[in-house]
Amino acid sequence: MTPTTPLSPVIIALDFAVRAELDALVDQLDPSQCRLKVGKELFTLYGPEVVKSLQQRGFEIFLDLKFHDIPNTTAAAVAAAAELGVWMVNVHASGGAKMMSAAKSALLVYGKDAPLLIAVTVLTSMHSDDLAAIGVAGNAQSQVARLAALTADCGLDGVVCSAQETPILRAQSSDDFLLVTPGIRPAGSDLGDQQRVATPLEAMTMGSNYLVIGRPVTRSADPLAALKIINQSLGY
Ligand SMILES: O=C(O)c1cc(=O)[nH]c(=O)n1[C@@H]1O[C@H](COP(=O)(O)O)[C@@H](O)[C@H]1O
Repeated sequence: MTPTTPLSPVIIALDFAVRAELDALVDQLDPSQCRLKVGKELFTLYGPEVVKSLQQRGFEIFLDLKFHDIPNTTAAAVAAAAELGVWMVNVHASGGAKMMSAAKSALLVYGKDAPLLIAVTVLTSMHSDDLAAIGVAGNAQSQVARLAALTADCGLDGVVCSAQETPILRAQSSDDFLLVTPGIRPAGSDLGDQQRVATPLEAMTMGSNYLVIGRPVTRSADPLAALKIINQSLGY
């Protein structure tokens, strides 16, 4: 099936271990309402088959495996994601310029069919204190800005960051540089392990292009209603 491109910027994070729970959620969703993210848990359990089955339902897929390895290995992994026909794939910007450039080069052969390639800057579960503990000087915002500039220099399509950094990244980046923001929490919802958060509307107003949202929808008593409320709050 040809994928449907939704107007909504919402990407639902499908962090599930039980296939029946995943299917029960996806059965309720329509590709016009959101894109879907397949991450480490789902992919490790069910592999490429789960990606293909979601694509067959018409969804565009963000394959979130956050590759971080030597350039040759990362480039081959990104090419494998392109073979799967995913819409978006990511690497860790802290893998460095050689790794990101190799990943970008590996996608050239796919032309307009290449997935969007983005790089994770500083995980939204981290604060400046966590960075200090791993030897990164400065606060989260300055580290995100540094890694986003490196990512743009390597020709990638954008970054994963928190919505809190989007104003500074919008100011330093070209208009078409994508800012993909997890750590989205509708007002009143549980933060869980997320530290640098924003509501869906705040994130879009501050300059996000795509919102990655997991538990506030997937663990809601009524996931479809939760998604509809979020989309409506954004005018979709
Ligand atoms: O790359 C990601 O998607 C990602 C990067 C990041 O910095 N923070 C982050 O939370 N994510 C992912 O975004 C999703 C957020 O899920 P919830 O916290 O349940 O909304 C998870 O699947 C994370 O793996």
